[in-house]
Amino acid sequence: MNKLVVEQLSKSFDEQNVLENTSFTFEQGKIYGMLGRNGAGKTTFFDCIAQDEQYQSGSIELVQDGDSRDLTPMDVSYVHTEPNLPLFLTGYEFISYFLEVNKNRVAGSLDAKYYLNLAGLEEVDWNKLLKDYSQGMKTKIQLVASLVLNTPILLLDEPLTTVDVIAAHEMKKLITDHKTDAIIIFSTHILQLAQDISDEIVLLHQKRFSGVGDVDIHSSEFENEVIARLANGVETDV
Ligand SMILES: Nc1ncnc2c1ncn2[C@@H]1O[C@H](COP(=O)(O)OP(=O)(O)OP(=O)(O)O)[C@@H](O)[C@H]1O
Repeated sequence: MNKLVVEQLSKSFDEQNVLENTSFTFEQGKIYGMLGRNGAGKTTFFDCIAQDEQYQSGSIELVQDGDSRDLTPMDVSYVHTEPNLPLFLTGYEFISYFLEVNKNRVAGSLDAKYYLNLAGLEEVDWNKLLKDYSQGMKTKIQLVASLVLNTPILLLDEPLTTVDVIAAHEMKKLITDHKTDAIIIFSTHILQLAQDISDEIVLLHQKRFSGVGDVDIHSSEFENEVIARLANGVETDV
């Protein structure tokens, strides 16, 4: 079983400390819902894992079969809030190109049509340019492209905010079906979503990670506990 081990991580922008000596261990087979107030540092943390941002101190390591190593970009799939896609390609061209470029990393021989269907995209949309896709359609195609690679770590930054209820249902299933293979961390402001698909909640507040103690994610006290902690502050790492 893989683990993502974050130790004493500190990240700042100029004078602003966003993460400060914070630690957390994420395990394969679990979906972690990350909650925090606007500007708490959730995207910054994901950017550090994906090596899109450098951090000042601490470490982020992948433990595989007991051996610890630094992450490489190949370890991480990252679904951004605002998908970064080649807008001049059609959905079909993008998935075909993506499969071709990554053919050494993709298990099986499923074709672009399979993945476009998996993304819940109607056939009429396959040959539209990505620039003409709605935000939700872009998110769906980006999620499917991320799942294709079967990376040990999957990051989802506010993944379901722009998709319709049916697509959200389908995407939740795609994410949960994938959880045995990966360490999945997603950020959200939607408590219901966090309760629906998370195995564990991670709060990012006052520059540090914490859990929600013994509170059952699915209990009626959960919402009050999260609000109390994010409003008042938490003191310890987990
Ligand atoms: N490139 C940057 N340069 C300077 N400051 C930045 C940069 N990126 C993020 N920040 C700052 O770091 C802090 C954390 O931002 P971040 O986007 O990580 O928060 P977030 O938890 O994802 O917020 P939200 O929930 O609103 O999306 C904010 O104060 C933000 O202004």
